[in-house]
Amino acid sequence: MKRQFSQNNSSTERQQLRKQLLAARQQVSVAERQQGGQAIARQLLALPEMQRTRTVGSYYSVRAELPTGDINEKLQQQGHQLALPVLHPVVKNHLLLLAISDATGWHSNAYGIPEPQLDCRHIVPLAHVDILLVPLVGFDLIGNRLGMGGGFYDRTLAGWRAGHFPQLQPIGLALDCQRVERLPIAPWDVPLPRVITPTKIWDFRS
Ligand SMILES: Nc1nc2c(c(=O)[nH]1)N(C=O)[C@@H](CNc1ccc(C(=O)N[C@@H](CCC(=O)O)C(=O)O)cc1)CN2
Ligand SMILES: Nc1ncnc2c1ncn2[C@@H]1O[C@H](COP(=O)(O)OP(=O)(O)OP(=O)(O)O)[C@@H](O)[C@H]1O
Repeated sequence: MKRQFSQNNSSTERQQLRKQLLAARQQVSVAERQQGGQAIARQLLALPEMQRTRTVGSYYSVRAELPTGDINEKLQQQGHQLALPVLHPVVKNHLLLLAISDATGWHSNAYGIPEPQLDCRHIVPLAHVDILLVPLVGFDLIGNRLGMGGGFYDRTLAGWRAGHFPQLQPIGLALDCQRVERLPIAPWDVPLPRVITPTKIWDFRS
């Protein structure tokens, strides 16, 4: 009972924090968010491991999220294969990553987020992804991450945490206002090794 109580407490705290952080992100002007996306693109593309990166899992930003348009465009221009998330049609709260190209058909998912038309031939297994860019609502000083609450990325990253995809490097993308000192964490939360914000690359390894 005690365990249940403390988990509920933490879940309420996470919900409140999510609300506050979403509101903080909305206060940032469109121009500042756009510049933030460009600043992150510069830092990401300058990472030494980009030289040996073929496939990048990214996401299609919506609403007040850190804009990924510039990042995704530049990654493609530099010859990286981009893969974007699709809500799994059968397994609830799971994601598939689909390789995109000029021929990709698009539609909006249940959350109003554009996603590539599901075509099994284009599914990219995590074992083939070099860098996974992860959206987030908040992150803390040791790399814990707060997402939209669906557990999509926690499930996606569970196999990585278990050591199944040693080549995969997850990188969170965020505005600086999404950083907090400490997030309440749950057992399934997968801390990120790195987060890039417009001003800095936060490296939580070592
Ligand atoms: N751009 C982007 N794509 C993404 C994510 C994301 O955070 N950002 N995801 C990250 O996981 C996955 C989708 N997960 C999501 C989970 C909840 C909501 C959301 O807006 N929830 C609303 C309720 C919407 C509704 O139920 O109609 C909310 O919680 O208020 C959005 C995406 C995969 N694709
Ligand atoms: N690896 C997992 N296996 C089973 N259930 C999980 C797993 N990860 C998360 N969940 C479930 O998903 C729900 C949402 O988790 P949480 O609030 O941590 O999401 P989030 O990290 O904010 O969202 P997201 O990862 O989609 O950005 C939780 O109720 C949890 O039970």
